[in-house]
Amino acid sequence: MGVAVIKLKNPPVNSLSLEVLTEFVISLEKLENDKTFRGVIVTSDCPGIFSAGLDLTEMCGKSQAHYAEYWRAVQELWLRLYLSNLVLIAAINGVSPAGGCLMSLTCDYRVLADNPKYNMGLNETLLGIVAPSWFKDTLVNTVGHRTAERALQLGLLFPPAEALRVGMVDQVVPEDQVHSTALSVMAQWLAVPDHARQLTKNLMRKPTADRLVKQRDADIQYFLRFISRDSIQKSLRVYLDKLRQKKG
Ligand SMILES: CCCCC/C=C\C/C=C\CCC/C=C/C(=O)SCCNC(=O)CCNC(=O)[C@H](O)C(C)(C)COP(=O)(O)OP(=O)(O)OC[C@H]1O[C@@H](n2cnc3c(N)ncnc32)[C@H](O)[C@@H]1OP(=O)(O)O
Repeated sequence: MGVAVIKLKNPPVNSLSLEVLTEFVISLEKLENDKTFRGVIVTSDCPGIFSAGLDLTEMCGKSQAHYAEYWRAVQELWLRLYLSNLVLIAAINGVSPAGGCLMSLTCDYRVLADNPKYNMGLNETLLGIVAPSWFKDTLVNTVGHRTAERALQLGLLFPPAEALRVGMVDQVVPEDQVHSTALSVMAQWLAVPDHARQLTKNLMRKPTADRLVKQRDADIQYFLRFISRDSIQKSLRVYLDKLRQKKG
């Protein structure tokens, strides 16, 4: 039925490095241009981890030029995913904090494996950073304003049952059924004529995407100012050190 599977593979935690973001955009563009494909299942090849989100090492201790290049790549992937003409279904087979959760929120439908460890949410505040307005918009458009307001301020990571309750995911299924469920949901979405579904998707999502498109450079400048602050760099270093020391 013209369905591709994009399996993220950037061990150990599928962090969204500049290289991963760039390759993801290229793969998506190829699929968009190949008319034999109508849908994509986005999933992970890293056991237990859908994606650890944006790569913290790309936002810490680097040059301004690097931050700018990285942020443009984050924007680009979000725009491509959010406005894709393809049906995108996230088969979430692991934990998905922050950017990992955002990636799934850009999809049209989310199936999450029923494993209490597989938390998801925008936990940026717990790192001492702030989810940008378009991350916030994506969450609001999925779960509504009040749930998003609370989740964003507290940096909540929802276990599967809670994620389902607040509407962050559409279905929670046993782990070994995530892929087959994504495939059967895909069949349902592909039963709708493409042009009508695509126009409707655009109607729902373009106003949100346009807010970023209209001020992409300003958004990059804003990010640069924010991420370069000494206090923010310090927060990121402390968080990364904590992650690294966890093992030791
Ligand atoms: C009004 C003002 C508005 C201003 C707004 C303007 C601009 C906005 C500015 C910034 C916005 C940034 C938005 C950020 C989005 C993000 O996505 S930040 C990333 C958030 N991610 C996380 O918090 C997840 C962190 N990771 C974990 O919790 C765990 O690693 C795990 C995913 C649960 C997996 O656990 P486990 O299997 O036990 O693996 P380890 O923890 O041992 O990790 C293995 C190695 O991987 C490294 N690592 C983990 N996560 C990341 C990451 N996101 N980036 C880079 N590296 C990561 C970890 O350090 C380990 O490394 P070593 O092997 O020790 O070297």
